[in-house]
Amino acid sequence: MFAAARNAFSIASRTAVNHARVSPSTRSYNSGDIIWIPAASCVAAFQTAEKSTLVLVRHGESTWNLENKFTGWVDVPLSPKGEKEVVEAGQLIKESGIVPDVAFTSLQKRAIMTLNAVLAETDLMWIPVNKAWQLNERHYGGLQGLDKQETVDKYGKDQVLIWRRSYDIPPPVVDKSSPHHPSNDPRYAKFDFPEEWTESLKTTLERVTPYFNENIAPQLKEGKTVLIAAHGNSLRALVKHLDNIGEDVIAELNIPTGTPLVYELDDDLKPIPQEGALSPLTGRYLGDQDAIRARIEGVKNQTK
Ligand SMILES: O=C(O)[C@@H](CO)OP(=O)(O)O
Repeated sequence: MFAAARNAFSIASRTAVNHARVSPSTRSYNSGDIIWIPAASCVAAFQTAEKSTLVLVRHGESTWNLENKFTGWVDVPLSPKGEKEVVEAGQLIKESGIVPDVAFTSLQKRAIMTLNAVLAETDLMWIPVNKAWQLNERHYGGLQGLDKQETVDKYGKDQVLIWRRSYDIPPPVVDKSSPHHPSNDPRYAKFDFPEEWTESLKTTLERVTPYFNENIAPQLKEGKTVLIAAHGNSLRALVKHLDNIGEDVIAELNIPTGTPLVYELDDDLKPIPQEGALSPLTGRYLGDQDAIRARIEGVKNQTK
């Protein structure tokens, strides 16, 4: 697609340059068998096709973020504060002038509520929305429903940090006798999950990335602006992939609730570093940067 756009640009711009020599630059007109296109239009078309925009939004604060419980695939709603955060996220996207063409979210209501609020604020409730379990939060296995601080008190800070932020060490599993196993939830009836289920960031990445490559990347390559409303750990997996972040570095990365993160991607879907990006990310957060840093610290400090 980009190659086709580039060819079109090159033909159109050569045509425009040829005509510019003989034509007033202020008007378009038919000249024999070709239509003269002002050079500025060609440049604009070229720039649009050369890159695409991807907006990531972690859901706003959920009721279990507020209660400080391991959540994973438990389908809790936004808290009142979270509902406010996601309205603000929508306003920030609107003010930025970014207009998503298509949206993606998980099968979990905290992300769906976030997406709905953003689409309402941007007056884009009509755009196509795709929901996929592959964008769900990381399944927290046997930790789901436990209080994070009580878990620290019982197992120690280091062990809980390993469960929360190590790349490839998963929390304890749940089996099919547990209400937390996806086979006991009708929304996953079409899918097969192993008898024993839990996820590390690594295994989360192994379902987020193929979904991204198969369903989202083609739309970005067409030059579409894509909005994804998802979760702390499914988005950590996605930015690890996009920014090629190392396993040790990703352990330190926390994604703030309800804060748009904007990537500009080149035609190979490599991020174009944005001014004001917070390392190791190359995308930029929209909004008050001090407030965003405070939100990031808040996520980190859920287990002190
Ligand atoms: O509980 C969870 O599902 C996640 C996100 O809220 O928590 P953590 O940041 O500890 O991975």
